[in-house]
Amino acid sequence: MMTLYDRVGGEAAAQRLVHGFYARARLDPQLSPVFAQAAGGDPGRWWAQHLPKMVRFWITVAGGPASYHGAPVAAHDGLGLVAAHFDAWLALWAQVLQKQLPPDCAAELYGRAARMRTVIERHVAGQPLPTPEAYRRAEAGHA
Ligand code: HEM
Repeated sequence: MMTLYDRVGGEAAAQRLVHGFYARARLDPQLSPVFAQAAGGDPGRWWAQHLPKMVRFWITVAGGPASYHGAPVAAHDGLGLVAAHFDAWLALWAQVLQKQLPPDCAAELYGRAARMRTVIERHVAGQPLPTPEAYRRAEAGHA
């Protein structure tokens, strides 16, 4: 049985997706200040670490070689994220997915990000983790 990673086109496709997404996210009016703050005084160096990490994250999530080991939820603490940031993030993600991938793969990767959004958003707001129903609603929501 092929993994989602195989179906999207493996490592090269993951690189294209992540780089395409962050090229836009870095310029987005809502998201760019958050990245600028996180990147601090040396954005070149920060992005040179962040992009490969995000490629490893999405490869792992899609069922490819498990090369990401981190704390993806807690990483969003202290960034001042509110609903509008997550809306902007997911809207860009949907755009890039639709441009680069067949609809079934795009929908699956959108659903994974939408579920993560629910978890991260509740975590940064100090709310309890979502119920299984909330996951399903988030996943069914879009794409
Ligand atoms: C909605 C779904 C989202 C997903 C799936 C996601 C995923 C991730 C992952 C996997 C990491 C790496 C964590 C680590 O260091 O190991 C990360 C870090 C980060 N994310 Fe997100 N994220 C989301 C939303 C957002 C939003 C809305 C923003 C706003 C700009 C954002 C900004 C950041 C920043 C700045 C970091 C780096 C934090 C640091 O290292 O200091 N993320 N994200």
